[in-house]
Amino acid sequence: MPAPYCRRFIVSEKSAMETAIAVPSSTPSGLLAPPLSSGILTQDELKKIAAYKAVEYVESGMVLGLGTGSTAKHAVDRIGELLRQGKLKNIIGIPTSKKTHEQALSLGIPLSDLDSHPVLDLAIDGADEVDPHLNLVKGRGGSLLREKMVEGACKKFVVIVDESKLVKYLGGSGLALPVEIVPFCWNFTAVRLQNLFQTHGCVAKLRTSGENGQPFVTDNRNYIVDLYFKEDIGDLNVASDEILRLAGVVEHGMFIGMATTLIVAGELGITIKNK
Ligand SMILES: O=C(CO)[C@H](O)[C@H](O)COP(=O)(O)O
Repeated sequence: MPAPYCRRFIVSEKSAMETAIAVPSSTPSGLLAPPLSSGILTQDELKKIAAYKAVEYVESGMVLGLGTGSTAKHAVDRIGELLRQGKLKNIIGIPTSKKTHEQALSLGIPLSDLDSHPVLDLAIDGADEVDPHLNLVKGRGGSLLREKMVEGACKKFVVIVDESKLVKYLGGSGLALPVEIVPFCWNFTAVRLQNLFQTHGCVAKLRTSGENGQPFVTDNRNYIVDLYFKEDIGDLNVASDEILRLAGVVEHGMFIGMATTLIVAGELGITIKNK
């Protein structure tokens, strides 16, 4: 491999399910991975690499969905930086949470909302789990409702993760599938959610925050019930319909068939999957 590539990240691009072909990266927005000799990259460094790669999809004049979480934060920072440098112009951002709204404001990114911009060009966001079909679990950061509204309105939805987020099936990490519910009689709704998936060993837990165990409250003033499964829940569309049919449920964190591109940063480089 020629010397200059030794310090560059390797980018492999493939349509979903196809075999990767490793090729040296062109200049990905000037982002160079830390020297390979420096040893193992941290998870946050991998998140940043995926995020910077995704920002290469952004063009001047776009209306952009701005994701939430520690990975998306790097993408929003990078968009702000490119705007400041004049390398991007006339961007309009639609934030997916109050936190991202604050971050984007502090970076001087012009903002709007879905009422004014019901169709977005592109959204960039992280995920908690990604299955081989690019279905996602999102919402462990609590922003799943706004994320689903914004990302469902995008022509292109680029998901950015480090390789730890890849799973064989949704729920496969053993971590939560979040469901946003109304606070009214939350325990009633939590029990009904758990009963729906009893045969999959489901346990439903109200998400709390802080030391006093108060319910976590979303940007929409709702609660979140986290579902933990012992087994694969099978057909995601069936599971989705069953969850959404329960009165009291606002939205769930399965993003089925929404992602158009997945960018994964791992120790061996970047992998890009297109749908
Ligand atoms: O869905 C989300 C927030 O609701 C996040 O995108 C998801 O939790 C990933 O977060 P991170 O990038 O911090 O790992």
